[in-house]
Order: sequence, then structure tokens, then C-alpha cells
Amino acid sequence: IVGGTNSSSGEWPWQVSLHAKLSLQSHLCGGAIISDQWIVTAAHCTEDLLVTDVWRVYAGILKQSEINEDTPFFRVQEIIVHPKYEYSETGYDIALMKLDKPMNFSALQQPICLPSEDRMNTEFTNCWVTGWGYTKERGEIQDTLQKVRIPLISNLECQSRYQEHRITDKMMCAGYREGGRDACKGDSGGPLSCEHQGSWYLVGVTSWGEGCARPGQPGVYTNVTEFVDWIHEKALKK
Ligand SMILES: Cc1c(O)cccc1C(=O)Nc1cccc2ccc(C(=N)N)cc12
Repeated sequence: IVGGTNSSSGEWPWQVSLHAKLSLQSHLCGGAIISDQWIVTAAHCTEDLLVTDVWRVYAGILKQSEINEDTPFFRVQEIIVHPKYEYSETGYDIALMKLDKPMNFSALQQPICLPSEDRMNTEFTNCWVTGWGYTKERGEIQDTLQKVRIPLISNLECQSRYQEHRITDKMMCAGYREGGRDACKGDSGGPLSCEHQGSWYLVGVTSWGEGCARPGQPGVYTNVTEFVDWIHEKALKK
């Protein structure tokens, strides 16, 4: 997260840190808890790592330094990548991870609501992006979970900022014209969370952008509203 501030414990209890343990272990991506056994993340986080047993899901943490060999984590039983995903910039950048066992909810770990299909994103005016990602383009993974408030922008404006891309209805954008505040590498897969009438909704999944926090280059997110049916079909109705 570029231009953000430290979160406090329990502020984003649906945020998880996805680690892959190969020879070394490290934070690779964010994710969001949507039920006691399912995480939503970005498809680009899982490519090259579709073998489930390298993944470790850490919930209820604020700092990466809380993680050591004694810190409890969830294993991943199943990864479902959207069948139309090819790469972030062409969309469908969404994946589901099924935990090996249901988690107990607490003040520090609990699900975020999925948006209802009829709500238009433009209604959301209190949206935040969170993650342990880079704070600048040539950055590094942060210790404390960062947060930054970012306004949603119309797909029309977003398309005008990305003339060499096709910004589809299954994507959504958020950013400041002057730049300076944005998601970045390492935040991928994490939530764009919007508060509406006292509840929080998973409106976007951090997907891509040209650099990070550059003027006139907004962040591009998977438009979760367009995938609520798919999520229910694959995860929640079983
Ligand atoms: C290619 C690259 C790096 O190597 C390092 C940092 C950023 C980038 C980059 O261009 N964009 C990105 C690469 C990977 C994930 C990203 C997630 C969000 C954003 C965003 N601006 N909302 C940009 C990303």
C-alpha cells in the first residue's frame, strides 16, 4: 500500500496473509475471508503455485513479525481459479481457496459480506484498500498491515487512463488523479472493502495497475459484484 497508515488489531478481520512455503516461506498475497472455510484472492497469486500444500493461510494477524514456526495457520484443501482467467490485465483475476478445516470466528478473524448483485459500485463512498504490500514501486513487504482510503472511479474514466487496455465491466478502478495513494505489489488478492450503512462489503480484489500510485494510473480491481453468482456456485452453496 502506497500512502497508507498502520492498521490496528481487528480493524480488517477478514484480511488474510497468503504465504507459500517452498524452500523459504514468505508473504505472497492478501486474501479475504468470505465464510468459515473459503478465502477470495486473485487468480494471479496462485499461478505457478496451484499445488495446494505449499500454501499457508494466516488469519487474525496484524504484523508479519507475529508469524513464526509456532503461529497457527490454515492449510488449503482446494484452489478454484476462474476458468476465464488468463492474466490480470485481461480480467477474471479471482480465485477461491478452500481451507482444510473451518475457522472459528473471533474479533480478529471473521468474514466480510459479499456485495448484492444489484448494488452499483458508484454508491460506495467509503472504500479502503489494505495489505502488507510494497509502499513504493521498488519496495518490500511491510510488517504492519497498511490501510488507505481510495475513491472508486468510473470505468469510463478508468478506460481513458488505460488506452492500451480494455477495462471491462468485470473490472473496477480506484485512485486519486494526483496519485500518491494506491495498492501495490504484495497487496494483490487483498480486499477493496467498502462500508455501507454499517456493514462492510468486498467490492474489489486487488489485481493490477501501471506501476503504483502514479498520477493518472488508478488501481484496477476485480469487480466482485460480477462474480457473486460464481462464488456462490463454487463455494457457498455446497
Ligand atoms: C511490475 C511492478 C513491479 O515489479 C513492482 C511494483 C509494481 C509493479 C506494477 O507495475 N504493478 C503491479 C504489479 C503487481 C501487483 C500490483 C497490484 C496493484 C497495483 C496497483 N497499482 N494498484 C499494481 C501492481
